[in-house]
Order: sequence, then structure tokens, then C-alpha cells
Amino acid sequence: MTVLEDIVAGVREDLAERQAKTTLDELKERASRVHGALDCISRLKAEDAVAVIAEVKRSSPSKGNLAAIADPASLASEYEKGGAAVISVLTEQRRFNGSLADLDAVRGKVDIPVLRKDFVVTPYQVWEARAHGADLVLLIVAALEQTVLTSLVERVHSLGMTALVEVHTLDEVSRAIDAGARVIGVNARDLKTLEVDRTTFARLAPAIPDEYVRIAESGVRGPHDVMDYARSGAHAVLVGEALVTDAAPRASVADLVAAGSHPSLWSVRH
Ligand SMILES: O=C(O)c1ccccc1NCC(=O)[C@H](O)[C@H](O)COP(=O)(O)O
Repeated sequence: MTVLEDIVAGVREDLAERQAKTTLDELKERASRVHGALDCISRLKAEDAVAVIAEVKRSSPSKGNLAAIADPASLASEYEKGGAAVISVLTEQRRFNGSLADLDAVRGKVDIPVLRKDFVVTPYQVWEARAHGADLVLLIVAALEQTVLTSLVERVHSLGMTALVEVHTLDEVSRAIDAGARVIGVNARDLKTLEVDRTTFARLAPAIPDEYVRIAESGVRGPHDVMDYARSGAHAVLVGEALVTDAAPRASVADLVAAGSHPSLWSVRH
């Protein structure tokens, strides 16, 4: 079993418990009372800037405990004040120590879009995301059969949210495009081995046409990585570990945002 398969097996068990407590109809009713999803494309694809997606990430399979985040809403608020375009909230419980309660707390605090970052394999989880106020939902191509991926992308979009479709290989880029993705995230981390290779984005980006939003995910250590990803065509970067382990997350987000709008990148973008 790969790491990804192991995570998904645990996610399905946890999901079965939630489904036993809350019916799909109850979720839909809750979703109908939630404010409509925010537009994300324009925030992720700014003219002269790389958007920063800042992540609330307590633990990870690769590193174990990363940070004791007592108040995810305050952390997200610091990210927002630092200039983050989107907040990513890991809601997977077993390996990332996240929860839908974290998503609720962040949604209740910030005004910018919020991404539900989890291992979504069923429409029920998409409804959960909306019912808890998410604007974006992560869908990982490597975890999904093509027909399921396509129907989940459609479901996310039909609920007014944006699907962030994650890829790690050229074949997965084609699958994401075929599935109707508009926003494609290239993860530098191989979810089957956990190895991080920052050259992955530069290899895959040319296969993602300019009308899509291209996001570089994982392995960002600081401003120089944001600039490297921008030079390879990233519209946005997704950063977790470097921010949650930082003593001054607001300032660190601001540094990443400044790097992403550095004048030396203008020629790359025009
Ligand atoms: O982070 C992990 O170890 C991990 C392992 C298995 C599946 C997913 C994993 N991470 C999810 C992510 O994609 C990252 O949280 C996200 O891209 C931020 O990465 P980083 O900045 O390197 O924390």
C-alpha cells in the first residue's frame, strides 16, 4: 500500500462515522444556509503578483507534529493580514490532526477564500466542504478514478466552489484538464513516496495552458522559492510547513507576497 492509499483508507473509515451521524440531506440543508462561495480565480491569478495560499497544517505524515496550533482562526487571521490570497485548512484527522472544526473556526474569522484540504473521494465530502463554508475543494488526481474525478469536479463547480485539482505527473495534468479543472496544483511532493522534488512544477507547467490557474504546491522554504516558481509560470504558491513553524507568520507571508510581486518578475509575466 502506498502512503496515499493508506491515508485514503483511513479517510474512508472516518467518513463512514460522520455519515452515520449526519445524513446527506442534513448536510445539504446546512449548506443552503451558508453564504455563497467566494470567487477564487481572480484572486489566484493576479496581473503582477503570485498569490500566496497559506496553510493551517498541524502535522504531516512526512514530518509528524509540525506546530501546536491552539487557535487556527488567529493563525489564519495573521496570514490574511500578511496578504495571503487564500487560506488552506487541512481537515484530515488521522495523519494531519485537522478537523472540520478547524475549517469552521477559520471560515468564521477571515474574509478571504478558504480551501478545504483533504482527501476527497465522495460527493458527501464536497457537500461537507460547502456546509462548513469552504470556497475551494482539493481533489487529488492520484487518489481518484477518472469518472469519479470528473463527477467530483462537476459537483464542486455546481455548488459554486472552485476545484483545485492536484497533479504530480504529466499524465495527471491531462486527466485534470479532461476532468474539467480550471485550477491545477502541481504538488512537488510525491504522495506515494513523500519525496519532495521542487523541479516538478517546472517540468509540468508547460503542459498547463495559460487559461488555467497554475499553482505550485509544497516545499516552499522562503521568498527565493516563490520567485523560482514564478519564473516557471506559477500564478500561485501553496505553503504549509514553512509558515506554521515560523514565529512570525504574518511577516513571513508578507515576505512571500513581496517576492511574488518583485519587479524582476514582470518580464516573465508580460
Ligand atoms: O505534507 C505531507 O507530508 C503530505 C503527505 C501525504 C499527503 C499529503 C501531504 N501534504 C499535503 C500537501 O500537499 C501540503 O500540505 C501542502 O502542499 C503544503 O506543503 P508544505 O509547504 O511542504 O508543507
